[in-house]
Amino acid sequence: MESSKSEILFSLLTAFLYHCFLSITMDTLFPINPVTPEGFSYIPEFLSMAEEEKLLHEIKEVQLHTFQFQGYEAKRKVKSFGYDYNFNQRSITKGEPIPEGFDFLLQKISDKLNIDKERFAELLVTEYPVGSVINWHRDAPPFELIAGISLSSDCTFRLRPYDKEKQGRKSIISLPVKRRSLYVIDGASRSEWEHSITPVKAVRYSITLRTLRNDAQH
Ligand SMILES: O=C(O)CCC(=O)C(=O)O
Ligand SMILES: [Fe+2]
Repeated sequence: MESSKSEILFSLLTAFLYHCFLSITMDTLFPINPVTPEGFSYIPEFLSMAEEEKLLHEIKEVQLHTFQFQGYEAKRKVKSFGYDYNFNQRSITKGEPIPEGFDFLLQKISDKLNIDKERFAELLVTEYPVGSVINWHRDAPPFELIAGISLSSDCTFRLRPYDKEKQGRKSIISLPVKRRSLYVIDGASRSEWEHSITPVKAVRYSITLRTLRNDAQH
């Protein structure tokens, strides 16, 4: 009798300690919900594998060119459809229409975000060769909401306050952004934060959709 009582006590204690161990390691090793700025959202597995395939197939048809900014050539390659922002002239111009093959994606994202699909004024395709990055930036002022799709490989997406006085190593939020996911940058994460991507380990493609601000000149 005595021994079964102590056995019960012992198993209760073991279960309790195991529970403590799990909650500590889960909290520290696997942050399930990293705190992100207001307006930022992340949806893993937004696309099926078949949809990812379809988009990669569509991207093969796109003529990409290296991104140039004020005489500096980045390693990543891009192609913009719809309204494009010219960094040198600091204005937007209407370019080629968004190819129909991307239509299902625009529909799927606008359904998810509950916005009219016609509001997506730009679709940008980007290819990141191994080791390439996108440096800290805020997207061009005429654009409002940004929706980002990741294809082919995962990346580390970072956010930090735009205000230099609020910046520091501790203010950087690093998020694992997986292939086939969707992220949305709106609200404060759009206006008060900037973002970047660390060197990619395998070739990555992204599709960035942007809406125009109501007061944008076009
Ligand atoms: O590749 C991405 O997901 C980010 C692209 C981006 O930030 C941009 O083009 O402004
Ligand atoms: Fe961006």
